[in-house]
Amino acid sequence: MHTDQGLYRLRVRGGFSASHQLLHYEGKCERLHGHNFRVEAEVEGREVDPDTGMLLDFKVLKKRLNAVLDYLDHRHLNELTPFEGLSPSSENIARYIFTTLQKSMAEPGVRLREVSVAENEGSVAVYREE
Ligand SMILES: Nc1nc2c(c(=O)[nH]1)N=C([C@H](O)[C@H](O)COP(=O)(O)OP(=O)(O)OP(=O)(O)O)CN2
Ligand SMILES: [Zn+2]
Repeated sequence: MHTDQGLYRLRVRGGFSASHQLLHYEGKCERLHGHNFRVEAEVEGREVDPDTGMLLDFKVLKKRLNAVLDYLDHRHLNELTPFEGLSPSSENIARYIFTTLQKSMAEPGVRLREVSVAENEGSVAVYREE
């Protein structure tokens, strides 16, 4: 392992298409509508494998993220158990993805830093646990 003062961050992108209705929201978004949600997940760590030069294989991280997103894809989010009684806002979606993805992070020294969810190019919610 190569350790130094530096910090490595890896970010992978994914996406899913889903419908939702915001709860306790006065406006058009309380009505049924959908988005092609764009998702990014970022991990960080200080040590790269000396042979591969990698903190974590992008492919591995993408596969794990996609496994989480598959559950949300082509669904009406309000009907899913994680959003029972909870408004499926980008913030709550980001937290759900973060906590679910975190469970699949097994490598010591590699930590999930944040997950972002974008409903469109100009609106992004980021969730992280300090
Ligand atoms: N903090 C948050 N604000 C809003 C959320 C959210 O999840 N977190 N969600 C919505 C709605 O989902 C809505 O679909 C998005 O609305 P809007 O930004 O207005 O997007 P449009 O593409 O419809 O953009 P227009 O500018 O109205 O064309 C709202 N807010
Ligand atoms: Zn919406």
